[in-house]
Amino acid sequence: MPELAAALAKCLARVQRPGAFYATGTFDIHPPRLEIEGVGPIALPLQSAQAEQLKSVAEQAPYGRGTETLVDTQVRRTWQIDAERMRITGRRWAEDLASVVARISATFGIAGRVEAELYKLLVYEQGSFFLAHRDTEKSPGMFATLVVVLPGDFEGGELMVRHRGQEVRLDLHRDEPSEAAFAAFYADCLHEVLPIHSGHRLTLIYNLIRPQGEPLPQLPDYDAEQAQATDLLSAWGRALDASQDLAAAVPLKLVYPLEHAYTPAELGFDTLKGADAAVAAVVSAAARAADCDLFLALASVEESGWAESTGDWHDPDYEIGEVTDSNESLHDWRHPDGSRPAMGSLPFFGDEVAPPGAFEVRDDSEPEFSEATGNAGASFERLYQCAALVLWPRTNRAAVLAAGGLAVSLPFLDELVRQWQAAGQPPEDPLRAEARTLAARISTAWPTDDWARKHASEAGQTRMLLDALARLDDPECAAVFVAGQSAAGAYGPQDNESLAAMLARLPTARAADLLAAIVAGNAGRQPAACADLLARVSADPAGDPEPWRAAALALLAALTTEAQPPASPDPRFIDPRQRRAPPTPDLVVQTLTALARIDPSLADRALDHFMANSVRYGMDNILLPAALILKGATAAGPRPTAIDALLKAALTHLDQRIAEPLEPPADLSRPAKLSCSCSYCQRLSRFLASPMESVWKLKAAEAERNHVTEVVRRSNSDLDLATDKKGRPYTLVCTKNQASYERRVRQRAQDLEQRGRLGG
Ligand SMILES: O=C(O)CCC(=O)C(=O)O
Ligand SMILES: [Fe+2]
Repeated sequence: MPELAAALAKCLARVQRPGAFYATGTFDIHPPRLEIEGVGPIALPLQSAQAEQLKSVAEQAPYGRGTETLVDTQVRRTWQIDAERMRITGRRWAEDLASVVARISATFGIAGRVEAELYKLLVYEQGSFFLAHRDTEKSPGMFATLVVVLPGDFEGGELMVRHRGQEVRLDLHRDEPSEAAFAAFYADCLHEVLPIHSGHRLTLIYNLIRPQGEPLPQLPDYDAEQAQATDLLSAWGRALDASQDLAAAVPLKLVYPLEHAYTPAELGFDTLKGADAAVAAVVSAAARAADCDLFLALASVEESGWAESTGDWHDPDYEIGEVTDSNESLHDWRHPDGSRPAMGSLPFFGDEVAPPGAFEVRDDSEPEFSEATGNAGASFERLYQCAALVLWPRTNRAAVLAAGGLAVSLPFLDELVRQWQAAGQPPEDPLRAEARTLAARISTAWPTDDWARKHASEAGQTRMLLDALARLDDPECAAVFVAGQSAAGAYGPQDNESLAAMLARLPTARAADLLAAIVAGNAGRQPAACADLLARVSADPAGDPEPWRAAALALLAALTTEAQPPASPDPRFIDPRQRRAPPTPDLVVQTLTALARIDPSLADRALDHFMANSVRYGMDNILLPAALILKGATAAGPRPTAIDALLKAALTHLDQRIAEPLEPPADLSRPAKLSCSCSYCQRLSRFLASPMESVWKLKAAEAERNHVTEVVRRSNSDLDLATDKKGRPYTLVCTKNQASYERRVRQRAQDLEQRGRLGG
């Protein structure tokens, strides 16, 4: 259906003028001189004493029926004074009126001259009203009526204007005495003044007139365009519903760029200008009729690439060479109801743009060039942005959002679930059905790239999906996600809380299979996360741990195969994301805890493995800290053998070190084994071993001093170093201290403290 975008654009191109049937607004009024025959000048805001005077010279306003003019206070109850009996002057008043007329012309989309001819002054009092009617065309060239309500206090008296099923209610009362309100409507609009509850409404009525000979403006009629747009959108929806293959030639959404420029602050359906407003009105009606979602958004096209230099060095100039990267996205969403949906940015594609190629033609934004640096050539970047109408068939919303990436689809899913919950969670609700469809789409469209999967877990997106499914009470869909994605590597420790909660809702056998699949699929790279998950799932002391055996075996298998060399012959070529993170005390704690619950003999095997791999699982950095955590976490009473054995090993380790003698050095000799045997280092070594010398001075070039400094640092020798900058070359001054003895003292204090915690 490649012709859809073109056909819709062709249809909308005929919509050139806003189809507004009324215009309204306020303006700062510069008080005119308003004189009424028999009363004199009228002060504004209108006071009730003057209103009474006006009434005394006014007549009951009649209304027109066919060719007749009737007075009937059941149809129209208000006082009127003809234009011939009043004068309204003042230089600023003419300006005020002219600017009001200009605003109305803009809203109606009328080019050329429009005149406002004063027709009547109306005085409404409490109980006044005017039933629905159409104004008769009182003079040639008249096409609309302008109502100006002058400053004064009143309540009620709203003006209702109707046109073909649309209706507005305009309250033209202003609290601010320096402001006046106006409204204009085409002569064939039905309108009505609602009853006044209190006060007086002083109103000027003008005829809006086109000068002789000029064509009469008419309310544009886009019925044909609207009908055609509705047909196109409906056919689109049917085509999408019918097509199995979503990658087929049917676009998932349409993006129709607007004409005027809008900042994010200006963007909104009710602030669109000129033809944009007209098009939006037609599309809104068509989208409603064809059951499409419609939004306003900002469309950005970012392009970058290499540039060609066309200038010389003192007058550099560039031209775009080739676009190598481009990124098209929709953002800053606005809904027709005025709300701003919290959707992230949604990518869009060439086949979704109406008319096709619209962005290429309009791409007149200035590129920014960067000159060549080092071995990189000159490059350019440019950003083009415009407002656009964006629509898609409602039945296809899930597909559109899911294709837009997790940052768009997950907040939307969350919002659907929230709305469903707010509606009292009816089980058979369309909101729930839609949320489930969307969740299923999201789960099949989950990122496949390693980096994106990791990011999804870290950013809590996996959790968001699982939690939405939990709230929807849809563990089955969650299970499908886990089997297809989590078990295939879209997994991280941040997912565990939600995964454990989700597994708890499933029948045990199914939960056991899923857990085993997650662990088998991930323990190679993320054993600590898998151990933590296994520990969470097996935590219930009342539960039967037997079902988790397969998962436990998978974890054990992954841990005990880790000594194998990596598949790639050269470790530099292993993708860092494929590498296993170095072990942590927590890995040991969770592994032993979980395995011991499931089968103590499995925990024994894990411990044997840890103890046999002292390079990976060092006593001081991994096993002892793990023992301390386990000791703190387990209550008194019989302990699983593996944990008991670990605690014992840790104790033995501490006891052995505590038994070592701990005395300050008896003389000035210090450990003197160095990693280098150059002549400087030999001298240094002799100095260290000497029981008599406390200071050694090395006057030597910087390179030599640096070398000795580095050797001292690496051997952790008991020396304070300083540089004496007197004379050249400088002198490195090495002074013996008791640092290693002090380290052992601190170690002893810590050993004793930890031994206390581990108990006897
Ligand atoms: O007072 C108004 O707002 C409208 C009056 C009106 O409809 C009329 O005079 O025909
Ligand atoms: Fe009227």
